[in-house]
Amino acid sequence: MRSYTLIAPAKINLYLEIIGDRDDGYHELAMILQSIELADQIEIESNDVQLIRLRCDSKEVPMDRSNLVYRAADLMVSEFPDSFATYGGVDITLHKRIPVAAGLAGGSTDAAAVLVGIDLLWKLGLTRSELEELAAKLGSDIPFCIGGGTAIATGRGEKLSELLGLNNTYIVLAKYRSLEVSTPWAYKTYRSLYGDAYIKDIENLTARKNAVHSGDIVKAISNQHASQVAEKMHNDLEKVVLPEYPQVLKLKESFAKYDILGTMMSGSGPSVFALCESKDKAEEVKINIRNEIPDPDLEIFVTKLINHGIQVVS
Ligand SMILES: C[C@](O)(CO)[C@H](O)COP(=O)(O)OP(=O)(O)OC[C@H]1O[C@@H](n2ccc(N)nc2=O)[C@H](O)[C@@H]1O
Ligand SMILES: Nc1ncnc2c1ncn2[C@@H]1O[C@H](COP(=O)(O)OP(=O)(O)OP(=O)(O)O)[C@@H](O)[C@H]1O
Repeated sequence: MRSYTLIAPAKINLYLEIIGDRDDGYHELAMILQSIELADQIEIESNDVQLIRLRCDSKEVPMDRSNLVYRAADLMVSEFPDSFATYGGVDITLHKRIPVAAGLAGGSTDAAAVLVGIDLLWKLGLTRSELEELAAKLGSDIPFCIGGGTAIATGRGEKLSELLGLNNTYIVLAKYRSLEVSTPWAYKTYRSLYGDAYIKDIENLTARKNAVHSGDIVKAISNQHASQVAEKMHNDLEKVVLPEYPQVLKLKESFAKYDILGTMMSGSGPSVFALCESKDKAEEVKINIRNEIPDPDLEIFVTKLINHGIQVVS
């Protein structure tokens, strides 16, 4: 039976601005999303038992139908029932490397890989925008994970506009294993604390939505100016996560002591990353942070900004 191996990279948020409420209960956002080399690996192959089956080497991810891998496969079955009948079921093996519930879109990128993998297995020939449309039915970060790289994301996060990202830029990424932040909690808390300040006036809302397009950080990215990018990084969700999780704030303060370009929490956290000017510098910062915080609960990675999303490697 034909099988495929796919690489599913994590993402960080270089910029996350909450612009307002939406009628669907979500928030209107202006973000800059960035793929990183840290990735899960997914093997996917047909079976002849008409079942979707999942194996995973991590105890931290749910193995029931709430796993985004199942949800993505179930979506493909319901969208393409004839192909499911023709090609049979799908066995999926997930090698989990991306920390779970970390603000790194770990589940989202797995789901994106399953959409791409089943498209290949069932010879559907879906276009990138058709895959992104399916992805948006599963979650806000998933459309970006298909093509990845560097992109401005607006709407719920599903409206994408690609950018040429920074070349040769490294980050140090740190996350306490035992700390998980719920994304719905982060948005709900932000809304209850800052909701009154949302701009309701539609003209201003449009102006603010467009602001990120001409914003300084976009210019800094186009100019390949990593230190200016670091200066302009922003994440509104820090306002709710940092006061609730003092360890995350401390981690940012620790990073700031060393020779980094800038530090920020990714997405709804609790991962924190520091942009560095070289791989050597990033390795040095990793050692410094490890010496300062010897706690084995803290995982630290050196990884690189990359210009792609899901990749089929065999
Ligand atoms: C925090 C980020 O990861 C930043 O990239 C994303 O905004 C969240 O993306 P995600 O996890 O794919 O989000 P979803 O699975 O679509 O939604 C999870 C929950 O986050 C909240 N949510 C998400 C996106 C958005 N634009 N507004 C929201 O309020 C909602 O409470 C939703 O129930
Ligand atoms: N394949 C998966 N990998 C990891 N978590 C998954 C997966 N499928 C479902 N989940 C559930 O999703 C929750 C969020 O995990 P995930 O790693 O996707 O978070 P995240 O990186 O914060 O996501 P995002 O940045 O998109 O908000 C976990 O607590 C877990 O229960």
